[in-house]
Amino acid sequence: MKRARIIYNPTSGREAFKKHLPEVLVKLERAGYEASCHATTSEGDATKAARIAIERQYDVVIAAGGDGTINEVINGLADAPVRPKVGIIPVGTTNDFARALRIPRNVEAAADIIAEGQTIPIDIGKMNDRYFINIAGGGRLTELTYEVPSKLKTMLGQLAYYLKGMEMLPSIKATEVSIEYDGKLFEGEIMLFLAANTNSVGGFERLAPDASLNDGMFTLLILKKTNLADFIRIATLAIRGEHLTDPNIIYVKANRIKVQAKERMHLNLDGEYGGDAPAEFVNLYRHFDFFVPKVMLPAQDLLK
Ligand SMILES: Nc1ncnc2c1ncn2[C@@H]1O[C@H](COP(=O)(O)OP(=O)(O)OP(=O)(O)O)[C@@H](O)[C@H]1O
Repeated sequence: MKRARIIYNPTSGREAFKKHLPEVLVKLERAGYEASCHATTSEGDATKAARIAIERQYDVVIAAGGDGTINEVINGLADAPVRPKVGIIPVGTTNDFARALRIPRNVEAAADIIAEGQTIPIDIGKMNDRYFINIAGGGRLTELTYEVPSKLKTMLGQLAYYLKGMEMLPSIKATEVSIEYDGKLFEGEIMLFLAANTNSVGGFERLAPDASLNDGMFTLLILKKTNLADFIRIATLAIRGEHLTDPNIIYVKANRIKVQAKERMHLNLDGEYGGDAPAEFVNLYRHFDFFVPKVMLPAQDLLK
């Protein structure tokens, strides 16, 4: 019998998951799984629970929570030579990764997708020795994501980022960096760089519009140093996805990116502080099989 392990964050979002747990277990049983669960107790616990799931050779691991929980679960699974299939039940405040996979925010509908059993292979990113699912980046502006208090995010959603961004704007400084990407080199001052694995970046779905989930490539976006007026103009264009051809922007695909900074540069992994530069980013081609809804399947699979 196949075995599934649910790792859920009981504090995620509005603590919505627990009351749906019995129905999720029933759906998994009906789909032929022997299912069990682990409620995370603190930061880092989902990673430990995922490592244990590897030791115990579960066929499927389900992360129920927000992007933070999925990131932790992936960090516990990614080193293993044989990895379980991964399911997602998005119940967090931010669910960018689930949005990229078109997994609905309804617990039962998300569980149905796992029960239906279709998966697709998906790339993940590795920065030094840590893994990320959505995006990594650096530059003063990317610190926005962890400077916005999570209560404010719950209340205001994307608006919270705009407000914090406006507050930070006058103090945003450029950083002098050298960025090597697939053998090419950029040297100079930048406002930020992003290595995106999906197109779902903090609700800005047009920031890296053609990011593919499984081509083995990051979408690398570098915004060079600009003055405030240009910055505001480009940010406004970015909301509509019209920033890609701006001369202040480098927008390319890359599998391997090396970043060095002349001064301290914080790095951001999936919206959390993830250490300082220097760093090397590697895209791990089709590292996991994720359960996805039928709309995500390639056309030839739909015809079978
Ligand atoms: N029992 C727990 N108590 C407090 N924090 C926990 C617990 N279990 C996990 N966490 C932490 O909560 C973090 C955020 O979780 P997650 O992303 O799933 O939810 P979220 O609702 O999107 O987050 P938030 O509202 O905090 O932005 C996780 O990265 C994890 O470190």
